[in-house]
Amino acid sequence: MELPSLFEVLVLFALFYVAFLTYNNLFCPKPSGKQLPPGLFPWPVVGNAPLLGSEPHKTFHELAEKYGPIYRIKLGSVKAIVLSDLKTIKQALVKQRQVFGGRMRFETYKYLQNGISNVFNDVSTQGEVWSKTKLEMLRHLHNLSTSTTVRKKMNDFITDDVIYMLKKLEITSETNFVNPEDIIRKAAANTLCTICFGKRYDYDDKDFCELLQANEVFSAVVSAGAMIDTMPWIRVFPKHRQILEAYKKAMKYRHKWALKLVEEIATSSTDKDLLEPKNVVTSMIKSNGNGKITTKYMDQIASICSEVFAAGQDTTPTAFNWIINYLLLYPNVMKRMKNDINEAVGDRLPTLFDRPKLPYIDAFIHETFRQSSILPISIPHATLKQTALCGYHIPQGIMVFVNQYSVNRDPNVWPDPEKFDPMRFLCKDESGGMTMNSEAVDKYLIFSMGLRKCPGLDLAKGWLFLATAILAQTCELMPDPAHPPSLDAIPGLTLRPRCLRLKLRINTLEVQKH
Ligand code: HEM
Repeated sequence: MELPSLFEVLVLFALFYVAFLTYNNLFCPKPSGKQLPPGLFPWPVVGNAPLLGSEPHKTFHELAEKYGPIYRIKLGSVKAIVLSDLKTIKQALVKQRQVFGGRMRFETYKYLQNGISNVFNDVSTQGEVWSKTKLEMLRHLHNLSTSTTVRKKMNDFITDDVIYMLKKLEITSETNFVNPEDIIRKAAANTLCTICFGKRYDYDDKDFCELLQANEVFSAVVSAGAMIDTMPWIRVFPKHRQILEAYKKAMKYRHKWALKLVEEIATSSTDKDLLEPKNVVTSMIKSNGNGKITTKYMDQIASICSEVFAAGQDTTPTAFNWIINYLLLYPNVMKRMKNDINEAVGDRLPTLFDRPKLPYIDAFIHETFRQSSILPISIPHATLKQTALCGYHIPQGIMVFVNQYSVNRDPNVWPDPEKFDPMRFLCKDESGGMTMNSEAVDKYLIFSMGLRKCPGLDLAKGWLFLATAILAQTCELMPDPAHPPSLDAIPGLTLRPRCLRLKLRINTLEVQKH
C-alpha cells in the first residue's frame, strides 16, 4: 500500500483538529450549562498568537469591535479571555473580585523574588506570611495618602527628588538635545527607595544602575501574555534560552539587592527607630512584634519591597515621559499651567496640598493617562474557579486580559477619543469655578480595579502632580527640531514615547536655591 504524503498527513491532522475543537466547543457540557464567550479559531501549537502583532492592545481593541466586550483567544497552549469595556471589566474584577483575582502560574514567575512573589501569585497559594507582608505594605502605601504628617514628609522628599532631577536634566541638556528617560527613571526610583528603605542613590551608583537595568530586563520579558510563557517550546531556540537566562540572573540580582538592604536595616535598627518607623522595612519589622525577625520573614520583606519598587519604577517615569511629551506638543497647555500656579500659589514652590487649587494640572495628567494608556493591557489575571460572566461560562484557570486601552478609547464614553483635551476632566463647581469632573475620572482605566488594583496609585498621582507643577512653574522646555515629539509609542509592558528629545532650562531662583 502506498504511504500518505506529508501534505495528506497535514490535511488529515488539520481536519481532526478542527473536528476536535468543534466538538469540544459545541457538545462538551459546560458545568454551568452556559456557552463559552465567542472566540477566534485557534491554530495548532501557536493558537492566535501570530495575530497579535507588535501592538496587542490595538489588535484586541479591533477584535472587540467584531466579537464584543468579552471574547476568547488562545496564545500557544494558553486559553484566555479578553475584557474590553468598563461594564464587563467591573462585573469581573469588582463584582467577582476573588474569583478574578488570581494570577497565571507561568514559568517566568517562579524566578521572581526567590519564588515568593506577592504580585505574580495567587493569594490562595501563599499562606499567612505572604498576606501579612502584603497587608503591611498596603497599609503603608495607604498612609501616604491619608495621614497629613506622612503626606507632608512625602511632599518634601518628592520635591527634593524632582528638583534634583530637573537640575540634572538642565545640566545634561546644556549643549545637546537629550532623551530624559534615564534621569526621570532614577528620580522616581529614588523616591521609592526612600519610602521602602529610607535610602537614596547617586545617579551614577553602580549598584543602582545595575538594579534599574535588572528591572528593564523584567519589563522586557514579562509583558502581557509573553511568548516565553505561552509557548514554552520556543526556549529550544538559543535566542530565547539566552533571554530566559539573562532574566533569571537579573531577578536573582534584584532580590539579593533588596535582601541586603533589609538585613542592614534589621541589624542596625534601634528601639527608637522601631517606635517611629521611617520606612516600610522598619515598619514591617515593628509589625512583627518584638522586632526580632526570622530569615524567612526577612526574605518576605525583601520580596514585597523589591516588587513595589519594580512596579512603580517603570510606570511612574513612563507616565512623566508622556507628560513632557504632551507639554512639548501643546506649549499652550504649559502656559496655562504657569498662569494657574502663579495665581493660586504665587512664587513659592507648589506642594501636594495645592492640588485642589490647581484642577487644570490634575485634568491634564488624567488626560495624559487616558490618551497614552501607558499600561494598555493590565498584568494578566487568572480565574481561581469556574464562574459565569455576562451569561457566558468562564472556566477555572483561564487567563484574563483587561484591555485598559479599549476603555480609554471607547467612543461612546469619550467623544473624538484621539483628541487630546484635558477639559474632558473638568466641570464647573457651585461657585462657577473649575473643579475635577469625578464622573469622568471614574470612566477611564489605567490602574486596573478590584482585588489587584494598583496599590501605588495615590503615590503615583502625587509624584506626577508635584513633578508636573514644579516643572511648569520653573522650567522652559525646547523640543528637538530634528526629532519632533509625536504620539508614537514603543510597545512593551508599558508604552513609552518613541521620540522624546529636549532641552530644559530652569528659570527661577527658587529652584536654584533648593
Ligand atoms: C502611573 C503609575 C502607575 C500605573 C499606571 C500603575 C498601574 C498598575 C496596574 C495596571 C497594575 C495591575 C493591576 C492588575 O493586576 O489588575 C498595577 C499593579 C501594581 N502596582 Fe501599579 N501603577 C503605577 C504606579 C505604581 C507605584 C508608584 C507603585 C508602588 C508604590 C505601584 C505598585 C503596584 C503593585 C505592588 C502592583 C501589584 C498589585 C497586585 O498584584 O496585587 N504601582 N499597577
